[in-house]
Amino acid sequence: MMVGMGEMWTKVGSIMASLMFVYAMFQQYFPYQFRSYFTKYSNKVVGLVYPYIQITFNEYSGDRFKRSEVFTAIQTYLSANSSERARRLKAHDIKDSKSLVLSLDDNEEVTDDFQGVKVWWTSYKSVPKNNTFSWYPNSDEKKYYRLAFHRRHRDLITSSYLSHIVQEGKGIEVKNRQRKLYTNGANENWYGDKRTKWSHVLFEHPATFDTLAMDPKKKKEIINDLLKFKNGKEYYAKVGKAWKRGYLLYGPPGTGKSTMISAMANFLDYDVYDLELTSVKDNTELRKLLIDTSNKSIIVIEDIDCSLDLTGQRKKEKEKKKGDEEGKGPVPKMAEELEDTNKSKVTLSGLLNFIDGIWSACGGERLIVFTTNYVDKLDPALIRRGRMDKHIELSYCCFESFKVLARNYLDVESHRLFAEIEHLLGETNMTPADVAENIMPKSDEEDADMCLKNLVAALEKAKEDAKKKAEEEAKLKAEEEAKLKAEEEEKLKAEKEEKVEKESETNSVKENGKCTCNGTSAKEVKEN
Ligand SMILES: Nc1ncnc2c1ncn2[C@@H]1O[C@H](COP(=O)(O)OP(=O)(O)OP(=O)(O)O)[C@@H](O)[C@H]1O
Ligand SMILES: [Mg+2]
Repeated sequence: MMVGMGEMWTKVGSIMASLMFVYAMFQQYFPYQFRSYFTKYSNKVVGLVYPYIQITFNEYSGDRFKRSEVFTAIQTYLSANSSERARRLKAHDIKDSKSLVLSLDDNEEVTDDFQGVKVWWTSYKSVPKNNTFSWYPNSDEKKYYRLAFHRRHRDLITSSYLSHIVQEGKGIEVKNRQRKLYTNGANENWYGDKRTKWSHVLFEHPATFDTLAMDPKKKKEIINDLLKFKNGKEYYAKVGKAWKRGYLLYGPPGTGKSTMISAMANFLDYDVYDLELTSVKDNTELRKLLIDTSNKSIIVIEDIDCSLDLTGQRKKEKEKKKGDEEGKGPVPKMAEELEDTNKSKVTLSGLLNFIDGIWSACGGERLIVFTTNYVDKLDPALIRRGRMDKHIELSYCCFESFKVLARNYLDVESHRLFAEIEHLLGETNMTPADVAENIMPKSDEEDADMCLKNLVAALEKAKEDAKKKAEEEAKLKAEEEAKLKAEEEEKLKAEKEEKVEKESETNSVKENGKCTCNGTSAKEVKEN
């Protein structure tokens, strides 16, 4: 028996080897044109006897920019339904690594039943022939799923099964959804999937509107605005506007602009795309990044005034630099050129197009948020309504904001020091970040009383500092003015003296003239 088995395996092995040899010969020596004919007709012949139909679902289909949604839905569906049957799986961790998601490994097949009909799903990965050897996954590899079923079930599969899968898959996606924080620019030395420039981590910022310190009236207004936007699909369609909204957050550093973005994302349950403009190569790449963002997302560009030269100043600066470096030889020039190629070529018009060009309407439900410390520096075209629909100023801590912080950090609703703090906050400018830092207990021994005292001391110091600074500034200003005045007086004096000098000069000339005149007349008289 054992011998029989051994013999059989040897036979199978040799048959396989010969088949592979024939196939390799066929691939190598059969001319390409004949090969495609051959494949076509052999498929036809096989079709006569092989009763199964196959459908392929590519991850990126043809000339599309975006990952296929159907592919994603199938992937989710199969992950949820097939992990008990498949033998080779891939594991991904989700949420705090508490649970794992299993999905089909490459070239693994599973079966599925739908209304008593059996279908086969196989996952494939095709790597294009590449002569260069690389340790890293090939960026051009194509993933796809193939569905096979008997041809007598064609109608059932194409009409109901496929839509059933997509629906189920999307349902599971919504259930498992974890918000993500995406960023561009991290991919420069990254050898993974280069189709998308975004890379992500899970979004886990805990800020909410409850913990955000700001005037409650303003806060309510923003919340209402967000709600109206989120539920406004029909409205936007009715008025013929792309379903997106722009927010401009401005204010001094440490007033909660970034915190507010996190609060918005948590409130709306959206993903966050943190766009680093300086590492976007050009306008085309910017557009690609935009198309690659998902619906229900917030696209953030922080410190918009710093990330791009939006006023054309850079050009002037460069020209100046060029003038300075004339004659310095080829080395600095080359360095400069290299720097130039590394610089972003995104222009203002590219950015404007990004925000409200035709492409911005692909997909919907997107918020675009800009933050800046200097709103006056921005180009008016960039922040006009329609692009940045809502301008929100985040400012120094007021008493209302302080109360929120006191509640968050110390669990205190009222305290005897509150009145004093209110008074002090009215007189000094302190950012919420500074207030928060001051009232945060630094050790287990510090209680609310001590923390609030710290704040009072800090506020008094800030007030004192501000007073000193104001005095110094006033002094400097006075000195400057006195200097200017002195200069003016000096100038006036000099002018006066000059005038006097000139006058005396002209007088003397006049007198001389008189002499000449007299002389002439004398002469004339003489001649006469
Ligand atoms: N309004 C606020 N409510 C609650 N916490 C705040 C607020 N403003 C600032 N903070 C605290 O201060 C820290 C800094 O705030 P944040 O990063 O939001 O400032 P920012 O306005 O984005 O500053 P920058 O302009 O420098 O980016 C945050 O970690 C947060 O804890
Ligand atoms: Mg910030």
